[in-house]
Amino acid sequence: MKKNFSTLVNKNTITSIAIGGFDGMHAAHQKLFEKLDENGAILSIESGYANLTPKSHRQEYSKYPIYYYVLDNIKHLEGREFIKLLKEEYPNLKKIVVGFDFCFGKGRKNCVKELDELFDGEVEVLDEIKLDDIAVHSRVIRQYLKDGDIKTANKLLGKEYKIYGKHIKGQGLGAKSFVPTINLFIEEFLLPNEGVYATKTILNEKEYNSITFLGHRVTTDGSYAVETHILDEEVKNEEFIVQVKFFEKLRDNAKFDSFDDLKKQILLDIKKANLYLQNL
Ligand SMILES: Cc1cc2nc3c(=O)[nH]c(=O)nc-3n(C[C@H](O)[C@H](O)[C@H](O)COP(=O)(O)O)c2cc1C
Ligand SMILES: Nc1ncnc2c1ncn2[C@@H]1O[C@H](COP(=O)(O)OP(=O)(O)O)[C@@H](O)[C@H]1O
Repeated sequence: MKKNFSTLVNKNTITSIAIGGFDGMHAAHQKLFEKLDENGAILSIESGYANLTPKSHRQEYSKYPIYYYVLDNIKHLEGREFIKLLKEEYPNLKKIVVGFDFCFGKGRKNCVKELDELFDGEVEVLDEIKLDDIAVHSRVIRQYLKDGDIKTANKLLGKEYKIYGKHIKGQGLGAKSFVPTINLFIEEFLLPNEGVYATKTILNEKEYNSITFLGHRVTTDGSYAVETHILDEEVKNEEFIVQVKFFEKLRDNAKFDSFDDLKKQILLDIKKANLYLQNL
């Protein structure tokens, strides 16, 4: 995980900023960052809803330092006061980059026109960025993930959707009756819908092809689980923090009449995942 280094960068050196929520650090956000100069910074306004790239993971996706502001602490400011705050915080600020739908100040009364009027430097506003006619927004990406359409979500993200989890103890059934899995406890990250996915799993900075099941284990104890099986290799995971990148949904969750039937299906899933990941 890349450490947040904004605390190491003196705000006096910052000459350009991009402002927004930036959950996902998706393809449109990256287009905004391209407009920053070498002394650029990202101002991330925390609304508390981020679940694609929770705050502690956002720095991983940009070389620019990220400064966080809690929305509840600034939303009472009138537009003019918000701009004043920016000028005080970043005394050498010359340029602000935002997207077409950026609004600010109490009641979100001010948008790009007012930004241009109130800020005495350069304001660059990007038109709505679309990919294959789909507008790139974090809410749109969340919906594709909830629908299990990983391919489209990844296209809009500009990278594979990745979650971080904590390795926890499973039912102890996997290695005995099915295949060995790393059971994960996920906090903060949005999970794609229930089913089986072709994934890559990062353990101790090494990336392995893997298959991941998310959902209620309707065939066994019925509880909700996130489990990853590493393909092709026997690994003894000693890592507490595990990263999983999603590539493709292979099938929906299902209830099987016997453990044997589930095991047969899991072996088929593994073949499919291998084929998919080897042909990337
Ligand atoms: C590739 C894969 C697919 C799975 N598919 C299903 C499924 O469709 N339905 C289900 O009830 N459980 C499914 N499971 C979960 C198994 O029930 C689970 O791995 C087993 O209960 C072992 O759990 P444990 O690791 O906690 O011991 C799947 C697991 C894997 C690895
Ligand atoms: N598809 C897009 N095209 C252009 N600008 C965008 C787009 N999505 C977000 N932005 C801009 O990026 C910044 C962060 O926006 P944010 O509201 O966090 O994104 P999202 O719409 O994905 O939730 C804002 O300045 C916003 O106007």
